[in-house]
Amino acid sequence: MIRFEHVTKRYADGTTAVDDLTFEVAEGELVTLVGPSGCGKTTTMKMVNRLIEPTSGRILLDGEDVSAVDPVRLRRRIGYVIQQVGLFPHRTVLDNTATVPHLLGVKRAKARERAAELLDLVGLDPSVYGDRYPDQLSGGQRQRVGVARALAADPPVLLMDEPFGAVDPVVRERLQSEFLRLQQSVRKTVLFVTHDIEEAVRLGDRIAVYGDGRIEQFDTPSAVLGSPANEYVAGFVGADRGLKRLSVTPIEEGDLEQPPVVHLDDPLPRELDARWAVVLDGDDNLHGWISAEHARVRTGTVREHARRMEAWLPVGASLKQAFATMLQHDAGWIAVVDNAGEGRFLGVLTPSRLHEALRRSTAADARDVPRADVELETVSDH
Ligand SMILES: Nc1ncnc2c1ncn2[C@@H]1O[C@H](COP(=O)(O)OP(=O)(O)OP(=O)(O)O)[C@@H](O)[C@H]1O
Repeated sequence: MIRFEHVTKRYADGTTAVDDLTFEVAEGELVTLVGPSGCGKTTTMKMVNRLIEPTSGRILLDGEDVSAVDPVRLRRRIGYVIQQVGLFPHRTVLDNTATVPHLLGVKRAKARERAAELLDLVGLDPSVYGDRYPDQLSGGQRQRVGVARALAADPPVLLMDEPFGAVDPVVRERLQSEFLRLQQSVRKTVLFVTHDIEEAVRLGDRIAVYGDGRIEQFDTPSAVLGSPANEYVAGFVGADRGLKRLSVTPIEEGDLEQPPVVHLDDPLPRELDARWAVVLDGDDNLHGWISAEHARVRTGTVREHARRMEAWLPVGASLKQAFATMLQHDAGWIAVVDNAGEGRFLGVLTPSRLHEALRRSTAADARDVPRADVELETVSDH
């Protein structure tokens, strides 16, 4: 979808911002460009929508050389979100979002209707926020309007330059989750610039790790963490890359243990093979848990003695979420449910299974790294 072919950008003062860059972003893929300040990320991005022209090489968008496309026409196909969102201060949130489609000739009423849908999509209720002005919003809300506005013309490509850079870490994490959810439904081709490796790892289908004007490694988050291509990348992703890996490794069904299970209307079990059992309702959905000791000495049905299960997650959630959930609820294990429907119980994740899952993920990517090193790194890091 976006293809860089031997692209170099040398500024008038002789600075080489980008040096012989070749890479490709597939349709519907989210690629994060990550690296320290001044390494050429923004320059790379701005060459796609021709805010900056390359010195040599070419950039193809859907097979078409962008240098041959009229910049105005080009930018209609490319949404652009930047850190200082640049909303029009004297226009309402709804009008800000509707501006681009309106400029493109969509009737005003239709553009506003579409804008309201988009605000909803980014988590802003249009009936609450639509009539506000930008200075009546929080930083995080303004960023959401920025995203909604970039999506308004339904461009196939989105360029995002540190879009969540100006908000505090908590809001930032929430915006990232929302954006990931949004991206699952809109599937845009996205180039996303950040200097934050955590953000790059969390959002990217693939990551381009920049050194000075060059890409040092271009691969999946998991591979970059598991097999850094060189010392520079290893240093950039950090000594805690084993920990970071937690956030990119999903819980899979194969990671789960099957504990004893009882149903709500069963009589209390006298003997259990474990210190506790998981309690399910009639549809095999997760209800709670019961301790073996408790069950042995009481009478009645499971329903009367079951405790609510707070520590649970859907399958596919990250190992980091699993670890955080264990800590939050001081739980020795967490229940894992189907991520569709009512939450059919699938099994439990214990700390040792979590560790195994982490090792599985590490081993899968440890193509060029001696296994002993990888294991040491993983074990010592968590
Ligand atoms: N107009 C310009 N003229 C000269 N040099 C420039 C110009 N714009 C950027 N540069 C230089 O090009 C290099 C790359 O800049 P760029 O903005 O692409 O980096 P970046 O990775 O996006 O950095 P940051 O994370 O700080 O935004 C830097 O050394 C910068 O000083």
